[in-house]
Amino acid sequence: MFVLEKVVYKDIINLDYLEVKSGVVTCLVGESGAGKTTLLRLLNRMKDIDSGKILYRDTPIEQFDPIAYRRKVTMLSQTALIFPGTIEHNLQVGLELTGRPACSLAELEEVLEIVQLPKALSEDSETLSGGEKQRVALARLLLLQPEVYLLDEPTATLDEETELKVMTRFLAKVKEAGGSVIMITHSTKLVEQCADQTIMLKKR
Ligand SMILES: Nc1ncnc2c1ncn2[C@@H]1O[C@H](COP(=O)(O)OP(=O)(O)OP(=O)(O)O)[C@@H](O)[C@H]1O
Repeated sequence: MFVLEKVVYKDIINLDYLEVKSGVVTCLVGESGAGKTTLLRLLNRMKDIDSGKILYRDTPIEQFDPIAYRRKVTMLSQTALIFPGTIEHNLQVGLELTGRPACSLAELEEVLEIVQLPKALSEDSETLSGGEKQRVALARLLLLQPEVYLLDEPTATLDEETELKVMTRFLAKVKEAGGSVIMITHSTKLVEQCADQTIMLKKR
């Protein structure tokens, strides 16, 4: 799916060759400061490489229209972006901003159930805890159905047991729909249970 050849970005990333497979869960691991977030940003074209090549499905990523590309290859950052208003609004807003039709209440309830957030759609999002906000952001992303989910420590604020439950359901749903996931995590258990492929980045 992604092929990276001789990719250099500042003195942070220097990869000779890397291939990331389609339709699977790839965990990106490595010590703090190793460049994991930077690599996701390069894959998402939030930053451009200094030299080398990044191919997505055999096409150099700079050849895609950036907005269309980010709809296919979507990144969820470490801090959940929450808009003022209800959970329902926060779930629908992604679809609205990308010009897509709204989902039914039943579909919204289904995604909340997948991320294990037993809250009413009418509840105010701003009163949610950090971990609950992260789950709202994950549920919103699920509704957008990108081809590739780039997740930067999506459940880092959850306790280990909840993290495993949420991610097992979430990843199963993504795979069922044919999506691919590249996920940064510091949880060894999550890697053991969910990774089909693991990439270890080392500090330079
Ligand atoms: N735009 C930038 N310019 C210069 N240095 C940067 C830039 N962005 C990140 N860095 C540096 O690059 C290194 C890698 O940062 P990055 O956030 O990618 O690491 P990480 O592996 O995701 O770390 P963590 O696990 O702590 O989130 C860090 O030393 C950081 O300070």
